[in-house]
Amino acid sequence: METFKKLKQYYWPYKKYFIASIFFVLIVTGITVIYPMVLQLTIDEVITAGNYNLIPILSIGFIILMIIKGITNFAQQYLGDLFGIKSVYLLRDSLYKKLQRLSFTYYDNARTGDTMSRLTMDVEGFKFFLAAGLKELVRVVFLIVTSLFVMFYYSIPLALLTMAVMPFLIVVVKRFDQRVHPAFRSVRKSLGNLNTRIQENVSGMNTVKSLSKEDFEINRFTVDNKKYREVNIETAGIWAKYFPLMELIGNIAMVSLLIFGGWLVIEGKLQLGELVAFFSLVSYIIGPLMFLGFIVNQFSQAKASGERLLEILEQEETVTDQEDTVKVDKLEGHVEFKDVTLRYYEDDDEALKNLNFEVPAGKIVGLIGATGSGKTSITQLLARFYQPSEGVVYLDGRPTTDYPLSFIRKQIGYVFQEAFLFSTTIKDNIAFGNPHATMEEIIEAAKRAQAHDFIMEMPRGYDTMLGERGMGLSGGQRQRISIARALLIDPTILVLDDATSAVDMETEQRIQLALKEVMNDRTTFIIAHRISSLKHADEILVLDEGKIVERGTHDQLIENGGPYQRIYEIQYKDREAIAGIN
Ligand SMILES: Nc1ncnc2c1ncn2[C@@H]1O[C@H](COP(=O)(O)OP(=O)(O)OP(=O)(O)O)[C@@H](O)[C@H]1O
Repeated sequence: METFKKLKQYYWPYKKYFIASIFFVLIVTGITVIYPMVLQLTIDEVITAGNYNLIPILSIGFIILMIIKGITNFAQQYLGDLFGIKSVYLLRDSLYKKLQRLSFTYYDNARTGDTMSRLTMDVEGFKFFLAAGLKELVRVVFLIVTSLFVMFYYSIPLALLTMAVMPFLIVVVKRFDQRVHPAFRSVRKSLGNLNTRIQENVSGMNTVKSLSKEDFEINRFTVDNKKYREVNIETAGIWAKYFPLMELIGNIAMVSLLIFGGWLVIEGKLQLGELVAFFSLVSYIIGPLMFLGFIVNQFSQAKASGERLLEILEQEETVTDQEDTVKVDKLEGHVEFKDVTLRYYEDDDEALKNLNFEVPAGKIVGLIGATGSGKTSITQLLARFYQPSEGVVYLDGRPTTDYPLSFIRKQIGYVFQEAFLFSTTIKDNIAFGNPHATMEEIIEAAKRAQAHDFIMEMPRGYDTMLGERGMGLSGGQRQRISIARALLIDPTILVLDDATSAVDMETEQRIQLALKEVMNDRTTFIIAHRISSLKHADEILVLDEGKIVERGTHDQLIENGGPYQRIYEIQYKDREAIAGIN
């Protein structure tokens, strides 16, 4: 119940639909119980007593009851569905919004396929219970209670005999729930794994094929697929065992009633019509009691799904706006790191160790160092993708936490090495951060990023549709679209994280020349492995294992006798060697 209580805020706003549908359910159920009573009257008061003149009235009564039942059935069904559909809309919407707010730390561990299956299958599972299960539960309970009332009215001994069977049925239903709930959790989890496997395989198809790992992937998938099959078979087994058992108990109850009830009629203690009505009522109870298993099953599935949805909804949002953020129109671009240490996880090694540096507004900083030395980590702290474990990052003299998150993220333009493009037009991809940009502005940004020419060569130019991973474009072309996208938000701080690694030297030089003008009044961080990409920087920070080991301009560093000079010499020697070959 805890799960449903926690999720109440998503379905309770629509309680009016639920309450209305329950109202109609009660009417339908009431009519259902009246049927056997009319039957009893027909047999005992009309047929046996020979009052045939009552037949037309009874028939009309029956027809009116059926019409009312038909209309109320429609109403309860439709309103129940509305309740489920509207609640689940809100739930799905909230889940998606939550996903947008969760920090990078969550996504570092989240698996796409699993998240997808939570947002689709689990949400649907929950909906099914809200739309049908919950209402059915009320119907069944009401039906059983009212039927029992009528049964006691007809014959107390027979009603007591019927009730004697109930504890057996309840025990079976309870045991069923205990077994089927974990089984459904496993089914959901296993489906999540399967989806993750498929999604990773499709996304990483290049790697799979280039390493000829198709068979390996097939085997891995087969293992997960088998697991999914097994958990489904196990669940089906629980179902298959349960229903015949329920039916057996129900049939034993019916036969006992027939023997005992028949004897009561023979003894003249019960009328024939009452026995017939009693039998109809018992079948109304036994059916729903067995159906209770189905509802319990739905309930279990919904509970399992609800738990998985809550795992997302209750995730802590580690990076949020503090209460009193300052309102500024635009940043100037002054950056300062003061005693900044970063650990991605509490007991993890330090990715950045006690960093101190300052960048005046409008200056260009180059970051260079071995892979894993902390270059990206520095830039990710600027826009609060992660929080420093110790120390403070200042923007224009204020801690980054003083500003609203959305503000600083609009002020900082990132171009990542892995440029992600959405499956829409090139134009929309460039305008992603600034959907109000005019076509002229989009073209201008593309020109600066050296992307305009190749875009114009495409059959539909800026309206060319891209595939999920920018299909049809080379790595360098994707990077240039991504640069145009960053330029279009007119950021105060620009971060180029290995942003030109996939373009050739000549294009890079052209991009740099164009960017020079763009970078004029912006603070720019350039992360690069090629010295040629950052030698124009006002200051270059050389990183090693999370520490700044050297800093200065290119001219100072090439004579410093440190790691920068070594990198320079390696890259320079390469060029000489190549020149020698020529
Ligand atoms: N999301 C993360 N979760 C945990 N550890 C991380 C994460 N991102 C980076 N790290 C670790 O932090 C350290 C610094 O990584 P970072 O990506 O900043 O290096 P980098 O210098 O940019 O490397 P590269 O040149 O390969 O991009 C590395 O040891 C890396 O394993």
